Amino acid sequence: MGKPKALLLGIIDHAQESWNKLSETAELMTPNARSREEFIEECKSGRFDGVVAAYRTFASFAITGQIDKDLVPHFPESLKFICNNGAGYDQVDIPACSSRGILVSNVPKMVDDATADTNMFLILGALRAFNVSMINLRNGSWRGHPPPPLGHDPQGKVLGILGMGGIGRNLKKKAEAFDMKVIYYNRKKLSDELSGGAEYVSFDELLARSDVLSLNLPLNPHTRHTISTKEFEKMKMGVVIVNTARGAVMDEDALVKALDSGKVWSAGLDVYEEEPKIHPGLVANPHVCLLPHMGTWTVETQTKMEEWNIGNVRAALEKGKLNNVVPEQAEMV
Ligand SMILES: O=CC(=O)O
Repeated sequence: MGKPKALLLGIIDHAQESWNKLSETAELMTPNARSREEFIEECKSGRFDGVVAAYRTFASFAITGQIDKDLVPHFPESLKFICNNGAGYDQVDIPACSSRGILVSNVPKMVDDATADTNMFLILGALRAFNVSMINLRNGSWRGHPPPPLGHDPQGKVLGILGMGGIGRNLKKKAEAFDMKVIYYNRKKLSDELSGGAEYVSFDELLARSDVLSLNLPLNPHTRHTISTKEFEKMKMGVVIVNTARGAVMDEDALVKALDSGKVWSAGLDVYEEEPKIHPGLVANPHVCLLPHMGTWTVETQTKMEEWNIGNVRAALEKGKLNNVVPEQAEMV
């Protein structure tokens, strides 16, 4: 029998050496396909037969599209592990994988600092409305005419964290260094040790009390449009919204309307419903700080993420298991 195969969907930028080293135990392959149709044809051709584990990146979506119930049946019978290089795995339909006995890992923890840093940058940028002045300055008009609005200090403001996972908890610590008061809502109340003493409140209370609302929950079929018109109505006038999670946890159309009405004073966004498209109402609003999904975009974090994901491919090939699986599959291991 030949070596097992590992399939690379996407590109490894920093941990190439670790990936290449896997060739001692596995045959490493990449798809020739450049579209979902071609990828399905390639699956059908049998070229991937013998692939045990796939390493996938966010960007490989451009080739495979969503790893969903239409695609999963085309995978070779041999495929048992999908290693997703990212904390968020909304591009992978977990029930579809589970029903085929495919285990999925993600990259938790390593993303927390860089994403929470980005989150903090957006909180400060949005509170201070810095984007307005950054635009004026680059347009050669110093502070602009009329001058930019006065911003708001983070000190003493209530930061509501929706989703108190690794990133939410990391953000809590960082926000407290800016003297923000942190409250949170999570499906489950955390132990005091995990929450660091942040106050646990109901979802409605979070909406009603937050001066800044930070979205740190994963995107899945249950969390789509968690924040929409009805939720904006429950918020304070002049609230600031920050999202580094996934665009679709918030209804972008409703956000634009809430910004236009003044209900939302400003927003800081790293993620969008239909990346790389951005709602024109967001682009047009200088109060909105926009980043092109850069939460983990640092050399150090990208390297750690790739190494973790390769570690999972290695564990799959050598031990027939993953070092971590997504929470939905915890019962399967
Ligand atoms: O968006 C980045 C990630 O999910 O890690």
